[in-house]
Amino acid sequence: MYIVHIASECAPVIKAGGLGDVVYGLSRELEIRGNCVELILPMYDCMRYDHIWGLHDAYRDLMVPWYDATINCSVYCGWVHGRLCFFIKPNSWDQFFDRGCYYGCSDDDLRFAFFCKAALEFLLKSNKRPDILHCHDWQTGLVPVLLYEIYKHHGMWNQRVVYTIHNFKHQGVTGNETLIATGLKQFSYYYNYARLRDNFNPFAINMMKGGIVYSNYITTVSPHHAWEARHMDVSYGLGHTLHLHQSKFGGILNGIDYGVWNPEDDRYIPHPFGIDSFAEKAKNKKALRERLLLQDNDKPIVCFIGRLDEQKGVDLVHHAIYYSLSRGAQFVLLGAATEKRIDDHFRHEKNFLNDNPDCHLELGFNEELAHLIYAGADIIVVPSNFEPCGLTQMIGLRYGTVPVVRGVGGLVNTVFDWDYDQNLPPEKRNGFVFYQMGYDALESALGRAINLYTQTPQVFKQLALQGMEYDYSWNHPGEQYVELYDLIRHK
Ligand SMILES: Nc1ncnc2c1ncn2[C@@H]1O[C@H](COP(=O)(O)OP(=O)(O)O[C@H]2O[C@H](CO)[C@@H](O)[C@H](O)[C@H]2O)[C@@H](O)[C@H]1O
Repeated sequence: MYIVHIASECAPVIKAGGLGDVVYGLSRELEIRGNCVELILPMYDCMRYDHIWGLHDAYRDLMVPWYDATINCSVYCGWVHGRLCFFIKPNSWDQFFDRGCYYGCSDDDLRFAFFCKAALEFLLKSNKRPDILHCHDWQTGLVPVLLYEIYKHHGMWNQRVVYTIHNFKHQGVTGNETLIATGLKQFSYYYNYARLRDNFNPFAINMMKGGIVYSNYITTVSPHHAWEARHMDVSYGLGHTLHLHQSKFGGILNGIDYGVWNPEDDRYIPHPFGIDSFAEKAKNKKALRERLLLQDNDKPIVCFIGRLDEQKGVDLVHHAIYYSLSRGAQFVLLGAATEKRIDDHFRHEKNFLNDNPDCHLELGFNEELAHLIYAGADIIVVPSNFEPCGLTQMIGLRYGTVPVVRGVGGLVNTVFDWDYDQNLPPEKRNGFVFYQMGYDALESALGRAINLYTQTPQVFKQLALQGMEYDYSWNHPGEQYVELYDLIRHK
């Protein structure tokens, strides 16, 4: 099969969070399974060019219709750790992708609407006719809309679209400008509730809703989140749309790339280790302490790695720091805030805790340090408000770092409570789960983890090893995606 992913991120060249990991990891798995896979990405000025090999121009003077004129684009091509990527660079005064950031601009809706249009125009003009277009999140929601309403009539009638939603919170709610700019000019048609009209605001259109309505199949990133999205309020108003399109909606659990996340062969950790050489993990713990100037002692290290965003339960993250310290554990946090208010809060905490020999807060994005923390910590806390899948608990499991999670979304599908899971025998359990949003609930689960570490270290080690036995690679999800592609191709 010939599959093209169209996305706003691909790790490690463009990574703001888990979306980048998934686009890279799934593409790699699909290729291993014998498919021809290509990626179309924006050419941001701030991406990690050091992760691209053989960058060269692949298509000059791609004229992309935009409003009543065209924007000249160059398309560059290069390999990101083996994946063939096409990067779209518009040469216009808008400088859509030369902003020193991936997201967070006031015209993000137009930036990514343009990207959708340019990606399709590139496929059309370069005579690429993939069997499957796989789009991700709101940034590429307009791809199936434009394909069906415009590009189908130019000869792209045979392409099928899978649309994966990684996060319902950001939907690309926009207005007339986006329709006019992309050539979707019949307002009354697109503002119809059955098409793009936002479910809350009748005067706005919603790019993610467009992705849902027009795609051949929609997935979200875990079975439990697919259920939540339809039955609870975590789909931010799109529940009814998902209900209408339920026959083409399902959840496929993400994997993690076992080539990237492999404690036996990870270039960012000083001491490789595996199930049979678990003792080496302690050396990474020591290295982590040296790197972050933490005291070397008998305490467990509890960590948090993730975007500091309401989604991640920042108040519980904050509480976890002080609770861990009060229970005789150390705490390491690595996170970049998504809002100034949250950033200010954690900067204040960082200053306050600066001299504490048992705590380190690292504010910012640091891929290399993340690997060392996964390898060196004993416990990883993931107290999310909602979590479509969650990768950090799966990476933690791979590195023998026991997860303590809130039982929502994909966390329910991946972490099974050591004391209370009713469905699995003790030797299959791998972490600690709490359900309520209050501090007590977090404390009870984190407290059980810390107790197990300090009171029965051999049992804690056994639990860590059980977690390492789990297979959360892309192997199984890759198979499910291939089956899905086959299904929609032959419908
Ligand atoms: N400051 C930092 N420095 C270095 N690395 C950092 C970092 N902050 C985060 N990371 C890394 O980014 C990834 C984050 O994974 P998450 O599952 O938390 O994704 P996120 O919530 O962004 O994405 C959404 O998409 C993913 C993928 O579908 C879903 O799993 C998730 O539930 C959904 O919210 C991990 O690889 C983590 O190590």
